[in-house]
Amino acid sequence: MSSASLLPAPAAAAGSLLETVAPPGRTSRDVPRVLAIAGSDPSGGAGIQADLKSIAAHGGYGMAAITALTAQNTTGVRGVHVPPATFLSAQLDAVSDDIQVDAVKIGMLGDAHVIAAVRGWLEKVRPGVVVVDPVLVATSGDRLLQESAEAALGELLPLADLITPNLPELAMLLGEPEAADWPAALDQGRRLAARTGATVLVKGGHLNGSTCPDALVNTAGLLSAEVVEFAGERISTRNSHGTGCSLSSAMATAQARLGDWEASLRAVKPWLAGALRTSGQLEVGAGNGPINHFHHLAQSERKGGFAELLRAETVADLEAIYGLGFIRGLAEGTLAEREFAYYLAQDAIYLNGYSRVLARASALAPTESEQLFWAHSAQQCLEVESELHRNWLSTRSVQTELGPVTKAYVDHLVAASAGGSYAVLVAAVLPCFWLYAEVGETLHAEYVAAGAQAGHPYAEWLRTYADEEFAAATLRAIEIADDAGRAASAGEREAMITAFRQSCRYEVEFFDAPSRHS
Ligand SMILES: Nc1ncnc2c1ncn2[C@@H]1O[C@H](COP(=O)(O)OP(=O)(O)OP(=O)(O)O)[C@@H](O)[C@H]1O
Ligand SMILES: Cc1ncc(CO)c(N)n1
Repeated sequence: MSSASLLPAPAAAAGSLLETVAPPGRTSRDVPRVLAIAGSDPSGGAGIQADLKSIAAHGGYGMAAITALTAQNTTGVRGVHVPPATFLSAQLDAVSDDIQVDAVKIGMLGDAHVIAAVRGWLEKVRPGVVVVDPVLVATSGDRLLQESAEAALGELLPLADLITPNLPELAMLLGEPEAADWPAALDQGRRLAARTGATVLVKGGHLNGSTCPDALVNTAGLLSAEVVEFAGERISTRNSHGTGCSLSSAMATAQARLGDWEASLRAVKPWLAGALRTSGQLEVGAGNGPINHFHHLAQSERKGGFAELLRAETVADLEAIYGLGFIRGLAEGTLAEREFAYYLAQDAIYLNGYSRVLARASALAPTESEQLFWAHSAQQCLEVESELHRNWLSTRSVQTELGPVTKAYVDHLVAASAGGSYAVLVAAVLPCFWLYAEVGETLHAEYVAAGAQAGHPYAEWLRTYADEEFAAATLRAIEIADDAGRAASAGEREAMITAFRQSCRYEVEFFDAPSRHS
């Protein structure tokens, strides 16, 4: 007996433990095992090749059972070869006899025999997550499913958890004309969801206009509402080859990890937008080129790339800040004096703690220039704090005790400063520069655009809010975080993003605290 066989098999033991504790139908694995059942696109932009890239881009372990071979590139499909369906069954059984499949994505099926083989396998194996992308024609207009197999495809749909048709596919599955606008598409989504019992991802890629919305539709109460819409900008690009394949695989992978379709689409849609936006960098083909599946990896390696990644993290929080009653009241001059005074007093307390944390960043800084920057910023904080006391707080009656949000935010920063990672500390302190500068500039611009009314009770505050020196310091802080992010290991970069995101949340809470705690 070899010594190896005496050892326990730790990987297998850990795997089976996870499998027994995972809730039924929900796998929630760190690295979900995702099987794509689809056709091959040798040019790499669509089909199984796009599926594997998309699964990997979302941290899944990708597997591929090939239904059909195509000869295609970015300009069109030249030929399709569908091997015997029995061989597809052999591929599927080889996978499921050996490997626990956490999610399945089904794409091009080719003909009715293939559909029957997939159906038989699904009924036998019952994977926890099944996403069906009902592929009928390629972006180039070439057929990828025989017309005679359309009815069989319709019958496969009740086995899906999520169906991801584009607008022509949605219409065809219902036997209706293509929806002329978004509300009509959502109605069709409702009908398909009701008919199949599945959740339908209605995709706005084929709409005209400057937006590109998507929506999740479920008529059985599985979502937070029957129709949950996800707004999106339309990106101007010809590179849409394989968008649908990539989206459906990404959704299967995200769902296996998150167990929540809405959270999955919330995570996947910005990734897809980034993949479309940076698709031109790939320079693949003369037609409709592929999307850039790994844009988020390359991005953190070039100058400015990590900062862009962080900026994407701020979008939702900035939106939340602009929607707050406190901010609206400050901008419009209707804010209660009590809330404003509470905000100022908490800001003074916060700045004192923040200054100490910045001093720690100075102590950890790898270069003299960064050391000086943080030391100067720490001093500035103390100057602003005493200015707040001298000019704003001395004439007001204010609560001076530490509020709950101020405490939580400062505690989070102190924890980051105690962790010992300069990069993580820099990421944690950045939102206070970045979001504050952004909100200050926006509110000041709004105030000026509205005629800078002299009687505005917060006019002086709004004028000092958009400070040019602070804007310049913010740019330097962003640059330092970008450099630190590029130099960091992947794990440290993740910790930076987490610390940054948490501070962003506290920035939102900080602006909301006066209306809740004053
Ligand atoms: N120009 C665009 N800008 C932003 N998002 C887009 C754009 N085009 C498509 N999308 C998004 O891509 C996804 C796929 O949508 P689409 O309706 O194009 O699917 P599809 O036609 O199945 O894709 P494929 O091009 O692979 O056939 C959706 O999330 C959609 O919102
Ligand atoms: C193999 C394959 N599957 C799906 C599509 C749809 O984009 C395509 N063009 N090729």
